[in-house]
Order: sequence, then structure tokens, then C-alpha cells
Amino acid sequence: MAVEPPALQVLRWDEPPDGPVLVLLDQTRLPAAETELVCTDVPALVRAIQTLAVRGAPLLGIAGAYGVALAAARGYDVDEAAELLEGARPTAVNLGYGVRLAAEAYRTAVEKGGTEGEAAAAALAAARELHRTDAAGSARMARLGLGLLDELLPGGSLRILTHCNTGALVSGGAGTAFAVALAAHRAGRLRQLWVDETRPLLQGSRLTAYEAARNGMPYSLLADNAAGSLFAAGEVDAVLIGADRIAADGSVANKVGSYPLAVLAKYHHVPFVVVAPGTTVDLGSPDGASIEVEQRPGREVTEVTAPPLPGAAAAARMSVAPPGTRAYNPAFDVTPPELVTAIVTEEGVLSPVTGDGLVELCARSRQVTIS
Ligand SMILES: CSC[C@@H](O)[C@@H](O)C(=O)COP(=O)(O)O
Repeated sequence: MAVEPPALQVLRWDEPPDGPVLVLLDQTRLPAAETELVCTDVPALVRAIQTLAVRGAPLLGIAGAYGVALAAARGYDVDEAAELLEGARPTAVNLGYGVRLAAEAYRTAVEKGGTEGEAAAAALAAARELHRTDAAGSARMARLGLGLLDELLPGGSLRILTHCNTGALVSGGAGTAFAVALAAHRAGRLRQLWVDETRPLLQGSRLTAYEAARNGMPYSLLADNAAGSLFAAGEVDAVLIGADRIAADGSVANKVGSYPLAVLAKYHHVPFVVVAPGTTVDLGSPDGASIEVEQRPGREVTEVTAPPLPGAAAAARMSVAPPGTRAYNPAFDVTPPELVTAIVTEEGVLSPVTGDGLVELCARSRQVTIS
């Protein structure tokens, strides 16, 4: 039987004598080094979010909630902190959700006549609750996702292609799409995990391969542009991805490169399954076109960055394009609902994708209404 590795300490709240802090596993340094990044204030956390030291939709929500708790505990203006945190990255709807959840808990405590300390404790309790429910949701998604694969692809071993990183590094638990692949592995059903390297920031090769290796999963890495030939060779049974935002019409925003995989999957009659918590559904975005896609600096494309080795102060960067080259660098793309076989959430599987299903799901999985 496979031995489970120790759980990754991705994010934790700590209270040293000089005041509370949020401690993150610095994902920019993986896989070369497992380094902690200590955030003592909200600007430090905002930098960590923008540089992708902490990343992935569910974890951004959890980090945002703890960020509000940090501001409250250290006596900063909570509304200002919430605005800064929410604006740190635009696409993952979970970030704003987590921030508003904790800010709402803080405000409610103040309105009820609580002290600053009591209101800060309420914000922290909300962050901890979100952390806990995300972990529980992750386990449910893994179970439901594996059940769906059993239905779609009964018997036999599975060759799953995944994109970006959707494992324990993005969640309070085992993650979203990766958690399903891990459940398949633990059930003895995973023959191969195909890991897209995920240019330009290499979340696949740096992070998913790192998690697959830790868990003893059979995996191979491929350059993103090798996916077509892999499908053509009949080597992919299912595509599993996460999501940063799911619009009311079922359009799915996820790491750039997801949409071309959905097109390939449709052409080759391979199920394309999205795994995401209910908090990723945004009924305020009516369709894919209304989702704001984060545009990132062109140098992430014109340069390659190697994660710094232990002890090195900074990443090694090397230019791979002539000086002055402009680049197109959207962080996400949007897959239309007709290319999505199913959406797996902690509340159930939606298949085929319908607006009605999403509305019900949202009502069940949200603790506060997002305006
Ligand atoms: C559940 S993780 C889903 C997504 O957040 C993930 O696939 C992704 O696109 C992350 O992008 P990133 O830019 O690394 O934060």
C-alpha cells in the first residue's frame, strides 16, 4: 500500500510574542526549497499573492480571510486591508469571497458592541472555519470526482491529463482536480498522470510534479504544446482541471492553456472535467466574456525563471527573447460550457452544465452573500 507523505504546511496562523503572523510555504521557491515566508502585515501578504508565493483559487480565499484577521489583530484599518487584499488579483473569485467572509465577521462583532479584540477573534474564527471547510470540501470533491470517473470510464486504469497546479498547494486539503487524481492513485486506478508544464510560470512542472512525486504517483511531464500529439496517440482518458471562476452560464476561467485542452478533448471524445469548490461559482459573472482575466507582465514570457536554490536570495532569470520584445501574457483563459463534460463540486456533480444547477449550488455552498 502507498505510504502517505506528511501533509504539506501550506499556510498557518502563528502568534509569536511580537504579534500574530501568517506563515506561507513560499511557492516561488518550489521545488528547489521548502521555505517559509512570514507575513506580518497586509502589504506583505498582497506582495505574496501578486508574486504567486501563495496562489490557486481556494488557497487565495483562505489567505485573504487570514489577511483580514491579521489586519484586525494588529490594529490596522480592516476596510482598507480588505480592499487591498481583494484587489491583489482579479480573476479568482475565491479571494474576494474569503476577504468578505472575514470582514463581515469582524463588522458583525463590532456592530454587536464587541471590543476590537473580540472583533479580531471573530475574523480569525471565520478564516479558520473557511480553512477547515475547504479541507472537508476537498475530500468530498475527491470522492465525487472518482465516482464520476468510474461512471464515465468504468474499469481499467486511468491516464489523466492535468494543467497548472490544483493539489494541496492550493487548498486546506488535498486540492481539487489533483485530489481526484490522487484518489484514483490511492484506489489503484491511476496508470499515468500527464502533467502539463504550464508555461510561463511552470506551476505544472514546479508544483504538480513536486506533489505527484511526494505522493509516489506515476507521472510524466510534457511541454504544453505536446498535448495535441498525446491526444492523437490515444494516451489520454480524461482531462481534470480546476477553476478560478465559473460564470453563471457555466463558462470556466482557469490557468491559460486550459481552453486549448478542452478543444482537444472535445475533438478526441475525451471527458473534460472541472473540479472546483462551490465558492468558485460567481453568479455575478453572467458569462465568460464578463470574467476579468488577469494580464501579467510580459517579462514572465520573455524570460525564464529558475526557482532559487536554498540559500540564494533571488531567482535566476534569463532572457529568452531579443531585448524590447513585447509579449501577450494572460494568466487565465475561459472555456465555454459546451466543452465541459462536468463540474465536480463538494455539493455534487453538475452534468451537463446548466445555469439552474449553479444557482442551487451557490445557495448551498456560500455562507455569506457576495454583493
Ligand atoms: C483549484 S486550483 C484552480 C486554479 O486556481 C488553478 O488551476 C490555477 O489556475 C492557479 O493559477 P495561479 O496563477 O497559479 O494562481
